[in-house]
Amino acid sequence: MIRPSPIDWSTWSAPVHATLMFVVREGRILLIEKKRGLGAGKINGPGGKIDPGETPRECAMRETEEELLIRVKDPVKLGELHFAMSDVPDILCHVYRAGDFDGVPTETDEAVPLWFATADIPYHRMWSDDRYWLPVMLEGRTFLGRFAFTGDDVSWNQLVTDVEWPEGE
Ligand SMILES: Nc1[nH]c(=O)nc2c1ncn2[C@H]1C[C@H](O)[C@@H](COP(=O)(O)OP(=O)(O)OP(=O)(O)O)O1
Repeated sequence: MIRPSPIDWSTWSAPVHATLMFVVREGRILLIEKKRGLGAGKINGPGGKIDPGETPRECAMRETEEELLIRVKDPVKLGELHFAMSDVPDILCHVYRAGDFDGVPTETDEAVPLWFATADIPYHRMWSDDRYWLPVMLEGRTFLGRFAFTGDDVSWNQLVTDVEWPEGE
């Protein structure tokens, strides 16, 4: 049975806009253990909130540089995640993927860099929505994920794949 959505997504909008960046190279993915902010202690991609006047792509690159001291090359937007939260403000998150970077991933005040084989992603230490869309991201396909959370748990989800994002987004 398909459960009805607790959210009217046709009118949904988020007060927080954020980004995630995933570097995937030679069968490995570069993740972080996040040291502070929302999701501290969890494993995720680098990323954070979009600053005023900044594009999502600029934000994803800036946050990756701030958190890991690397400069990613030619990031491509693959996904959008719409998070209806129960205990913090809702979030719209743009997801980017890159295949290369300049610099050496380095621990900062915000993050510890961690490489994983793409066959060995530590979902049990990540946000509970990641297992739904990250495999699609790893395939290099585009997606739109909608998730309603109750606390830390996904209470409703929908994933649409092969979405066409506007050129250059
Ligand atoms: N359900 C979820 N699944 C996921 O994979 N990432 C999520 C998520 N909910 C939030 N995030 C990520 C997206 C974004 O990178 C980050 C937003 O968290 P914050 O608002 O705490 O931002 P940060 O503190 O990292 O950044 P700044 O405040 O901008 O420095 O958390």
